[in-house]
Amino acid sequence: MKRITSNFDTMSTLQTGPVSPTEMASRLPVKLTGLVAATFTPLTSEGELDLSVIGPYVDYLTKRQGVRNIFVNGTTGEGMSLSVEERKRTAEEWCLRARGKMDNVIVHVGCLSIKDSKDLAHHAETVGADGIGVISPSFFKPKTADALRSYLKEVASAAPTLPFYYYHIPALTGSNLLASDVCKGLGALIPTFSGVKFSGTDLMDFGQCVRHGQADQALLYGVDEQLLAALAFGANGAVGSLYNYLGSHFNKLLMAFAQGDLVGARALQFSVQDLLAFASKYGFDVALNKQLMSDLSGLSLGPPRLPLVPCRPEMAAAVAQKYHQIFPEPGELLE
Ligand SMILES: CC(=O)N[C@H](C=O)[C@@H](O)[C@H](O)[C@H](O)CO
Ligand SMILES: CC(=O)C(=O)O
Repeated sequence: MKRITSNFDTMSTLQTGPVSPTEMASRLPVKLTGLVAATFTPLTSEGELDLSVIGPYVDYLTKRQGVRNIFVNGTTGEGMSLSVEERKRTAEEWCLRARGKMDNVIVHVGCLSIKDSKDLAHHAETVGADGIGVISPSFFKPKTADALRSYLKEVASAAPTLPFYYYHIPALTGSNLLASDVCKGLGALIPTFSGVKFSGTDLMDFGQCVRHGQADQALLYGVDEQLLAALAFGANGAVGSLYNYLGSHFNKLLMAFAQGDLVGARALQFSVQDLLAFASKYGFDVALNKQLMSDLSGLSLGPPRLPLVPCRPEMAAAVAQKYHQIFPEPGELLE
């Protein structure tokens, strides 16, 4: 398999020619760029944590997918369905197993109780995470951007040394606040504010986050099937579930975009869309996605947890078959 060294950093070099990642780092101190896989949480068939899968999972992502960043205990990881204690144990194991292998482990610490979130944020700091992400509370929803900013500030203050990412996922939190409003002035309020993980389809709102964000902030897009559009708007990274098994192909998409090959980038993005359009007919959700990842990677990730219900195995098998049909060859790996 061909190895490439470029990543999102090359995108800013379209006019200036190749620049090494180290040089880029000194110019644009964005800590988190490139692909970030939102990991599934491995469970036993009885529904308990199966931490033994985490080491092999890290190796699968780095060696087979060329993915060197992870976002754990988020939507894909069913973080909101795990107990605080379970979230601590998984976060700790991911940090331990990723050490020396991954560039960034971002731990999602959003909860309904701010005390739990602060507890998890502090814990993430003590176990050596590289950053924390937080969603808006979804039961009592903050009514104003100000209220949400106050909440985020207090959670971030529990991990004063860790980069803080606001995780915008309106379809699941039910929040109707624009991410660009929430992020306005967040840097002044939260010294560790490092960027936004934008899992929404409102590209104008995303564009406004880019337009009014600081140069050193990560603009991470989270709707994998339309990443190319966000790249055009200035995304410098991507967090999503599809990078678990399509990382190497998305690396190719990033390369194509960086080289100005929009036709090539579009072909890859449309292939991903074809797979998702097929999977949608089976009701693609985290449960099906998790089974699909088990099938494609050979890792035993186990069932989802209630209220999610396991998908019928033949559904995931049909999607896996379609995956192999659309992507018969592996994509590109980063060094
Ligand atoms: C709702 C959800 O899970 N969103 C993920 C990230 O935020 C995405 O990575 C999607 O899983 C992916 O784009 C497929 O729709
Ligand atoms: C997909 C994503 O970003 C998450 O699992 O939180």
